[in-house]
Amino acid sequence: MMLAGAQIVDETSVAFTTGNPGNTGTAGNSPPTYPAQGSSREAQPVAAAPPTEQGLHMIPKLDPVDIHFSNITCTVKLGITKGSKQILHGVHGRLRPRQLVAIMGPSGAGKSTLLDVLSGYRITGVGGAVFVNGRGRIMKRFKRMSCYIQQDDRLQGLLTVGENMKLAADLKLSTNLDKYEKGEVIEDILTNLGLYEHMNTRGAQLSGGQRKRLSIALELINNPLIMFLDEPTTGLDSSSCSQVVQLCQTLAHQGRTIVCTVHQPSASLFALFDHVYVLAAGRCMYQGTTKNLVSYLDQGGIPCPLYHNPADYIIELSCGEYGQDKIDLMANKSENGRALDWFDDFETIPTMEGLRKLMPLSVLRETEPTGGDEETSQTNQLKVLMRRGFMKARRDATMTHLRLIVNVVVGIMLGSLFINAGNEGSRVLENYNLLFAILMHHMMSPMMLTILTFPNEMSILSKEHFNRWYSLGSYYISITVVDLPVSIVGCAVFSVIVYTMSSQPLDIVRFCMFFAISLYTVLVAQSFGLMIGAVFSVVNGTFLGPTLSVPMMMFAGFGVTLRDLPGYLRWGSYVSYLRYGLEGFIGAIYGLDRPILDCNEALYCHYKHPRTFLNEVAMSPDEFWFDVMALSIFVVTLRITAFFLLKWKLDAVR
Ligand SMILES: Nc1ncnc2c1ncn2[C@@H]1O[C@H](COP(=O)(O)OP(=O)(O)OP(=O)(O)O)[C@@H](O)[C@H]1O
Repeated sequence: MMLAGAQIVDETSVAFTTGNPGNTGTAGNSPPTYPAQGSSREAQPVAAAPPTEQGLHMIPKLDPVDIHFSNITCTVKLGITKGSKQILHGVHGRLRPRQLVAIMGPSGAGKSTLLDVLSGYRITGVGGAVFVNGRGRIMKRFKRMSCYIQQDDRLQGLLTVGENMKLAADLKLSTNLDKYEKGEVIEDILTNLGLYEHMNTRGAQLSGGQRKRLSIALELINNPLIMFLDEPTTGLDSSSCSQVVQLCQTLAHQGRTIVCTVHQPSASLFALFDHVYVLAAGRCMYQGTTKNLVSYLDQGGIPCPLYHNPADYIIELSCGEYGQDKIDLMANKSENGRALDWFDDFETIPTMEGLRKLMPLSVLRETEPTGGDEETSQTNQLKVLMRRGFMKARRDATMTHLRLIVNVVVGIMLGSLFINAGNEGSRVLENYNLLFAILMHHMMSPMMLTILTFPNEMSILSKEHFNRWYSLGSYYISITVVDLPVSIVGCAVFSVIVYTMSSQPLDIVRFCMFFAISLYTVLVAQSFGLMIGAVFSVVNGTFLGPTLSVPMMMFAGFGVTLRDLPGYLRWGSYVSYLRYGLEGFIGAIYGLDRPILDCNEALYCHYKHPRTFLNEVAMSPDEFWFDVMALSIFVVTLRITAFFLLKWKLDAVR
């Protein structure tokens, strides 16, 4: 029987071969490592790993790491008048290699915050130090060996599992690997994570557990040594929970350090973790092996009642259900995470000095990362991101299909409402209204679509960018390029419909001018939407977008002519891009020495001579190129500003 995934080689270029894993190249920055026959790697303990009970062929290339964190504090500012709040109170801890570590604690204890700090995601308001193998953490090196999987699965819902994996492999694996070698890596991961059969299922259609496993699969592609997972079991049924945790256990026992936050695990789930780190109100209550927890509680004089899940009991203690004194007792007993007495063989745990001796600097030199922050070049990132963007655009019901439909429908509606208004001298004011309505359409729909959809993209961008899939520059150029064809087609379709139905002058030059102004307006509005979407949430953006557009309309010269604007408000007409749009439209329709208009529908046509109308609205028909230049400056300035806002926002959330 052929598996579903095997049929999508052409569609996604994922190659599935039964070739020898040993063929996998090792060139490039960090290709996955397959153990050669008889290699010392085979001696490493590999636990039984559901769902396949084998574990990945891909084991970490680097030696396991020992992480030590000391006196970690984290303070957040609550606002100008509310002061600040300390979330973590100088906690210490040790994350031993090949261990699956659970960070547990009641809601609000600071678990996610600690994970954010340990993964390097949170940097603002953080104090203390993190050591890797006995030396201070160097963030660039640490990010190369770690990944962070946040709680909300940030996946490309429009792409299938296979496509998601293929694109991630193209971004995260060396370009020296060919598609067969990358295919082997993908096949190995998906098979072991029980996702191979769902190769052709779109991300949005996966179940919660499958989405979680896909999130892990995507990060496993470049074979990280340390994985941080925020609440990987939240929202899953007990079977999916234990599948995910068993998978994490297998990955840990292959030589990785895996740290997860968990809420309140069942006894069986709890037993799957090697180590547990319990937090309460930002202080450490216990740190040690899972099985030593009961004796720790016994020694502390707070024994776990018989038939009680120790995980539940320590959470109850940490919540303060048995009194604040118990919390203080545990924090003192664990020395806020400094004590290692409840680790297995704690006497043999190497000191910082011992770790440095085990891993001398000369050894580190050999593994020194070279090149940029990402695995592949900017050109490759751009190429892959554009491919991904076009795949998504083809399937995107909102950003592509709905947008095109709206252009057709609104075009027909406006065309019918202002039918034949373009040539008629008695309907010049109507035609002027039509031109303004067209501007409104070109302003509102791209701006609102961007404001509504970008925040979701932003969360995926934040995850992928933090995990070094690509640079912000490559991402930004790719979204700009990918959207251009849709904007051009939508605008062209709309322009043809409305231009012909309203009987504007049938002159190719005038039409091109009309189309150019339309497209520029769309691009400016979209960039404006991007600026808002990059910084604000959907709710705030939906309020701010139209609100900030009102002054643009007022200063466009439509209601109050540019001549009648009070001197102290004249600046407004220079910063309103709609003014240049309206002036450009006027230039296209009534400029170029347009002859006298027809006067078939009335006895008297006040605006029979276009000059009369132009004088009245105080607009020059000869400013077309100036308007184009002004709109170009708007596009470039807003795009650049949106880029820096995006960059700022990505850093600010950390
Ligand atoms: N940026 C912030 N501003 C204000 N308070 C914050 C901020 N981030 C976290 N907190 C507060 O810090 C505390 C710890 O938050 P954190 O998300 O780390 O808890 P948690 O243990 O992961 O909780 P849960 O299990 O419910 O997710 C909470 O009281 C939370 O409200």
